[in-house]
Amino acid sequence: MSSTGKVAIVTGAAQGLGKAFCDILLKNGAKVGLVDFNSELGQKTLAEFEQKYGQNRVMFVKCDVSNSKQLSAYKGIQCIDLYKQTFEAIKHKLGGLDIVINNAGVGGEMEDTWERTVDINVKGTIKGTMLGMELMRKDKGGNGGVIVNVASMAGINPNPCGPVYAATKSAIIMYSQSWSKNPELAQNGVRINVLAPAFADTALVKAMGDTNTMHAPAIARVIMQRVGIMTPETVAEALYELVDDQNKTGAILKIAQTTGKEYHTY
Ligand SMILES: NC(=O)C1=CN([C@@H]2O[C@H](COP(=O)(O)OP(=O)(O)OC[C@H]3O[C@@H](n4cnc5c(N)ncnc54)[C@H](O)[C@@H]3O)[C@@H](O)[C@H]2O)C=CC1
Ligand SMILES: CCCCCC(=O)/C=C/[C@H]1[C@H](O)CC(=O)[C@@H]1CCCCCCC(=O)O
Repeated sequence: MSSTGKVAIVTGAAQGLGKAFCDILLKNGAKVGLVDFNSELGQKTLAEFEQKYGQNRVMFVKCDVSNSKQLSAYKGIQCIDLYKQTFEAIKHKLGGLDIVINNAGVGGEMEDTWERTVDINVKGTIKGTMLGMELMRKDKGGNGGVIVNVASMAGINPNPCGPVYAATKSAIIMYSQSWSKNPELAQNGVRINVLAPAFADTALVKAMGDTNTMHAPAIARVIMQRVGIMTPETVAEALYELVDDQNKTGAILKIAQTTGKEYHTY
């Protein structure tokens, strides 16, 4: 089915899986708001998509999903919610909101990096889900829609290389599953699903040898040899299945190079 005329927001859209998710949504006719804290890369990716799909179907907003409340000097010092403003601005400019992909995520396990991992992966995804529900629920003036939260296979299988990373991805899975069991959400036309990929060829995986990112990278390399490495495009096809299939809510879709796609059940 096509997503012609639908409006999507993708966080962490400047590169890697997020960029591939934007591409498949644009290819299927959606308008896409790219969100990323890397402004330079975000603008570059925006230019690529404008060239490929035209100027009116895509926009970029710089936003750090882990830091929604920021001080603004506008009209005196006050706290503004930049994350909320970002979603609202995209909905306003692109003319609606139907699809939210909470994809922004990082690795980082050490004393000086683990809290950032929790802030971005957990708080960023929870807040993105809340904003998606707020702007898409029919009882709040929306038209319904779908949220896909990007976890990882490392949120299902114990992860000796990254206990913090694994915990954040498990949290994403259970947060999303919990909402999917609340009838209020379905009654208001919102579906919520989880994508749990194994390794894909992106900057995140290239940074895995960095000792600040994970423990025992040698173990990860062994696991990687066993499960293989996917292209971002392969992962994007799985993502699109969760977006497109109107019957899918509460689904957890695992995908790995060697084993392919499999729906996970508890
Ligand atoms: N690459 C892989 O093997 C796998 C990745 N994942 C997950 O997929 C998601 C995307 O990962 P990759 O594309 O591999 O990573 P990546 O590092 O290639 O891209 C992540 C993007 O998110 C952006 N970002 C990071 N923190 C942000 C923040 N606080 N606010 C806004 N933007 C932010 C970065 O600037 C970057 O553009 C992550 O949630 C990751 O945990 C899950 C399983 C496998
Ligand atoms: C098969 C698991 C694929 C995980 C892909 C992924 O999300 C990689 C992320 C790494 C991040 O940079 C920090 C980490 O700790 C992650 C590596 C996880 C590898 C162990 C997976 C456990 C298993 O499935 O047996």
